[in-house]
This record gives sequence, structure tokens and C-alpha cells, in this order.
Amino acid sequence: MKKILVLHTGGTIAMSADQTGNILPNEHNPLLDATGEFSGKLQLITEEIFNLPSPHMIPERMLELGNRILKAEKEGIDGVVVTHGTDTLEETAYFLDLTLPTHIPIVVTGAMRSSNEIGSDGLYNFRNAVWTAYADAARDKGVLVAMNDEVHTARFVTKTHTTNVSTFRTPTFGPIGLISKQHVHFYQELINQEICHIDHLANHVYLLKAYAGMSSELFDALDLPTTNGLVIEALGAGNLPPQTLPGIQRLLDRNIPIVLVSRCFNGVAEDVYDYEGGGVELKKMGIIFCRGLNGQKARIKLLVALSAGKKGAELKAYVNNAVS
Ligand SMILES: NC(=O)C[C@H](N)C(=O)O
Repeated sequence: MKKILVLHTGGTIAMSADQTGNILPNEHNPLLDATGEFSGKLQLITEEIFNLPSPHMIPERMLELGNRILKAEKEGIDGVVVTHGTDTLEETAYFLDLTLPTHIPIVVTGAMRSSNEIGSDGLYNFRNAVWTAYADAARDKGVLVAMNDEVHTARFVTKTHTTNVSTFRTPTFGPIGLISKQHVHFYQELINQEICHIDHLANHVYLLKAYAGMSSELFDALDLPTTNGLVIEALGAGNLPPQTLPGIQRLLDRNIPIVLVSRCFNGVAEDVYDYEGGGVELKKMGIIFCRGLNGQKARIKLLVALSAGKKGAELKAYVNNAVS
């Protein structure tokens, strides 16, 4: 019988609404008792590793979670489900995806409605995540996110809506699979990526979003002795207002790696525009274009790369290409 390890970390899936409608954490996660459907079919082993709203998640805790999963594979666990708050779910899922050399299915899930709200999606998503982690076809697929009958890759999934249960989407590429009443169907393959082993974290990696009229001020504010790296969500295909360039140049002169993605929901950033502040100039300055990731994912990737000790050309090659 397959053994599925469930690691609860908190989030709305573990919360309840009070009489005023406010949503707050429970001392006892209701999902700890949700074993009914699985009995006799698989062995569910449950641990509450954290009980946190996901805005309280930090990279150190992601590392701790990853180490628990590594140990689980060695212990003979066949699949892992992680329950998580949805606000930063995509960041934890991607961190695990970049750092775990595991072959077993690792499936992250959460909920948009807490356990006692009408139409609560927690138990349903949990059930789907367990069946996904149970599926042989989910092995060697990297970290997956199962929400609202769909399976997404940790690499590209993102939260797109504040409250809707269909909030998790994969822009540009679409989900990797779907969950029907009785089966998990996969219909895309993800290209393999390099796995980085890390045992400590390089902090002080920042994320800035570009806007019309942006100047150098925010870049100068990041010109700190502690700054390790910066991701910029640039405009359109990968361009910036010209007034940002002096501040960016000062950071580059200090060898601080700067990674660029697009703030657009779909598509990839490229160096195609050859005007002042256009992608062609930005690339020549030494900014690293990261194709296909959103800002928060590119930040996790840069953080992992720096934590793994990557520098110079190696760092550039690693961060550059999320698509292939
Ligand atoms: N739906 C959720 O889980 C949102 C919650 N604020 C969290 O991320 O913990």
C-alpha cells in the first residue's frame, strides 16, 4: 500500500471564519482528521510542520520543509502533499521545485475558502492533491500544484484572483494536467531543469516593479552593503524608463546581479527594443533576462542561485532560461 506523507503548513485551508466573518487560524487544523476516503487504499501519514498564514512564510522555513521532504523519500514515502496558504504558495512550491532532487510526487495545495465557509474548497483540494500524489504518472514531474481540479507546475503557476476558487493559473502555457472524478490526467511534459543543492540562504534579494515615470530613487535606496541581488518586473517585452538607468548602473558597477522579467501576465521578456531604456540597452548593460517567470518566481530563482554559490556566467546561464 502506498504511503503518502501530508505536511501541513497552515493557510486558509487550516483556518475558520468567526461569527463576524473574519478568517483566522485554528489551534487544531480540521484537515488532520480528514482520512475517511483513503482508508484501505493508501496509508496517510500526517505532520503539522507549521501552522502559519502564508504571508508569514520565509525562505528559511521553505528550506526546512524541503529537508523534511528529502528525508521522507529516504524513509520510503511514495508521495508528499503539502498544504499551504495561497498567498505565497507559488513561491514555496517553486523553491522546492528548484532545490529537491526527489523523484516522488510532491503536490502543493491550499484553499480560498476556510474550513467552515459555504462552498469551502479545502477538503476537496486536499483530496485531489492526495490522489495526485498517489498517481504513478505524477513521479518525476517536479513540484506540482493541485487546485480546483487542475494540476499546474510549480515553475509557472501563479495566484491570479483574491478570492475566486479558480485563482491558480498558468499563464502562457496552461495547466499540465487535470483531475477528473476518478483520475489524474497529464497532457504536457515539462523540460527538466538543474536542481540546486542548498544548505543556507543568501538573503537580501529584492523585487521592484517598473512603472511609467519610474526614476533611479528606488534603485539608489537598494545601494546597500548587504544587497545580494535584484529582480525588476520591467515593462512590456522588457524595457525600462530611461531615468532608471543611472541607479541601475550604480548597482551593476558593484557586481550586484540584476534580473529582468516582464510585468505582463503572459509572454516572455526579450531584448528586442533598441531605444533608450529598451531591452537591447538593458542587456548590453549586463542585466540578466529571465524568460517565462514572473517577478516573485524569478526572485526565488535568483535567491536559490546565489545560495548555491553561483556567480558570473554560471549564474547568468542558470537564471536566464526558465522556458527551455
Ligand atoms: N487562501 C489563503 O490561503 C490566503 C491566506 N491569506 C494565506 O495565504 O495564508
